[in-house]
Amino acid sequence: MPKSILAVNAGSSSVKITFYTFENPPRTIADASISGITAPPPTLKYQQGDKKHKEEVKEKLSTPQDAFKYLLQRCFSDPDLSEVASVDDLEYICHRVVHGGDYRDAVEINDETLDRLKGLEDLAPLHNFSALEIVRLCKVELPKVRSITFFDSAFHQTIPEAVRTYPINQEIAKANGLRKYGFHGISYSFILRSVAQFLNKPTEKTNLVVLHIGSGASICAIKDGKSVDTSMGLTPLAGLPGATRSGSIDPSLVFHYTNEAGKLSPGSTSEMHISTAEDILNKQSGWKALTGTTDFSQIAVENPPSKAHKLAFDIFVDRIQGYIGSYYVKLNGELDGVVFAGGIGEKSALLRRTLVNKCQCLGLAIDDVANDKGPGDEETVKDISKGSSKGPRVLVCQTNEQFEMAYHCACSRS
Ligand SMILES: Nc1ncnc2c1ncn2[C@@H]1O[C@H](COP(=O)(O)OP(=O)(O)O)[C@@H](O)[C@H]1O
Ligand SMILES: CC(=O)OP(=O)(O)O
Ligand SMILES: [Mg+2]
Repeated sequence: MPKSILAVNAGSSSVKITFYTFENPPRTIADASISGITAPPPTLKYQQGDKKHKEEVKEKLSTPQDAFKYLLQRCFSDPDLSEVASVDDLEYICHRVVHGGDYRDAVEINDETLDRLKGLEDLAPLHNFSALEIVRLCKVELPKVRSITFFDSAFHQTIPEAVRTYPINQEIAKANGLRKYGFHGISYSFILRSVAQFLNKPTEKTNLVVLHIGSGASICAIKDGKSVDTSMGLTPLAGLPGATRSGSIDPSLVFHYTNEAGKLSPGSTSEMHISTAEDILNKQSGWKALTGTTDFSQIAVENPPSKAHKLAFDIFVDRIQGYIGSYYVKLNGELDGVVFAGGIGEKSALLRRTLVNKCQCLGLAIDDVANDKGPGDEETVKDISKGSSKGPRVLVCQTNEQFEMAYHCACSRS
């Protein structure tokens, strides 16, 4: 039987895995995810062809590694999933790693690369730790399968020096790798290719402002197919707020918040040294701090249940509007489209309408019917611009980080 590719997308609260055929382009065999690891009980979603299934998981899965092991076992033991019945059916495992430091491309895991990636853990302990734990687990438990790591930051290596440099002592900045890296790049790469194809333009002539807004949210300015700016920075904390993240704040706020801020957080472990300030701004802020929920679908509603919900919505709109204005100017007004993606961007018609209406001065206009309907299951890109609009297109793209990794793996290795 032909071998397959397994793509793994491990986040702090969810793990998504997808099996693909090892061909160009890859075809999806099955898709499974566990969400709610940090807010138990975890939920399993499973899809194979038309067969869809959702259930609460009874077992205790307290880490992304536990969730990954559980998912793998579930898939291998499914009698209907004969294409991937055991580890022998796998050729490659593709792992999404958020922080790739100076890496420009994906890398195959061996002792040397794993050691280099270990060095990056300190730069992004909250984001890289879980993914690398899964990489290490695969190396031990599935030693015959080759692991490739794909980095969120790689897409942004084209950001110009003046944009990526923080105005601090440059010797210290260089010695410690302190610069803007940017994230969600695997998703931006998928969106750029899909949207360019949809617009019938070569990627290298495509200019876009793309919003990847899910529980982590960022925005990217793409000029001639290259990232020229993005809202996240040294870590995924900078820029837009998210489910539990503050986004950009005055850095001095940290010193006034609590005098414990500089100490190690209670959540810190021997492998993962995080300060109380990092913990608070990454895990105890954003929608959760404002409203008590991390679920934006409870916030983006016509009649919000509280003033706090309305405020959270307005803050998000305000911050995104600021970036759209800034990136429109950076792209000299020459953009083909504004693209909404990520869980919120793909599903919240209210957020899209509110934002586009606030950006009318840039020529953006929305078709309310198309916007309310959103993209169909099989529709990767949908145009929701008003038919008469002469301005940049307003588009929704159903992004797919797992596919992007499998696609590049199959293109370069088959
Ligand atoms: N209909 C909706 N309206 C607004 N937000 C939604 C809707 N459906 C899902 N979301 C939000 O999308 C977010 C998850 O996005 P996703 O990109 O899948 O997450 P992650 O960042 O974990 O990969 C959650 O905050 C969820 O509440
Ligand atoms: C980089 C990042 O914030 O990722 P996620 O949105 O998956 O949390
Ligand atoms: Mg995500």
